[in-house]
Amino acid sequence: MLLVDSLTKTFSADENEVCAVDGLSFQIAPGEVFGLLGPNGAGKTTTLRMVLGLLEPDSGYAEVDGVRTADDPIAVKSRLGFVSASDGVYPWLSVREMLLYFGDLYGVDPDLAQSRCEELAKLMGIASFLDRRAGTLSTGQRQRVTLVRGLIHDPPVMLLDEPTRGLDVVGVQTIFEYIEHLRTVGKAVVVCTHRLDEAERLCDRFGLLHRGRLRYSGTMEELRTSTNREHLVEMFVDLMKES
Ligand SMILES: Nc1ncnc2c1ncn2[C@@H]1O[C@H](COP(=O)(O)OP(=O)(O)OP(=O)(O)O)[C@@H](O)[C@H]1O
Repeated sequence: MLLVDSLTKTFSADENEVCAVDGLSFQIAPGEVFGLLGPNGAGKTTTLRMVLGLLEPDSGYAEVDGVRTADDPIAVKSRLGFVSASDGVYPWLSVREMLLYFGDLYGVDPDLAQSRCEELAKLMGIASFLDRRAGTLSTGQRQRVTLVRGLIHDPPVMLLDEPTRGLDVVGVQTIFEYIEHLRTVGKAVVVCTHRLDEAERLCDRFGLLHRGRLRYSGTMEELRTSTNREHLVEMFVDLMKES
């Protein structure tokens, strides 16, 4: 489970202060897919960076599977899987070598990493190129490899940052199936995306961020009731008109 409680972060830039995340709280249960959504500059990346322990909050905390990021950032990293549109691969390693290398970084027993690698490779359709150099893969193949890499240490919580950016319809479908798999195996999942149509289909619950504050949260039905709007796009347009 992921718990975010009163997270706050202010940046100073050019003598101005920007409150990027302002008292943000939410929680995500195992098997639940939560869409953390917001226009450019809303505070999504800053939130993910604080959850991951890459950025220290001014106040508040994130707790991943019972461990607070500030108390034990290493233990938290081993409980988190992170998949981002800008993920790269190590071009000179084979896919298998890279996956096992990441397993090792996360402290996974080598035999267990090997069996997870085989199992996830079958699931995500990368078994036929496990022994190819990662640098020779197509964009779609690389995407599948990074999805498997995010799961090699079997983390209970997954963070997906713009997972469908730059992908064709087949790539997008792969992400949908991946998220369905994550839900089935009981991961708590955060998805940040600008594709509001996709978010509506993918997520069980939503948090709508604007200027660092959580303006609405809940299921699609709950959001419709609170905003009087049918779709996320319209809710967003209303929010942005307030600026
Ligand atoms: N290191 C930094 N120094 C100063 N300001 C920052 C820094 N990082 C983020 N910000 C500011 O904090 C605010 C939130 O940024 P953040 O990157 O979290 O938004 P976002 O929701 O991820 O946006 P996008 O959808 O455009 O990626 C923005 O105003 C941004 O300019």
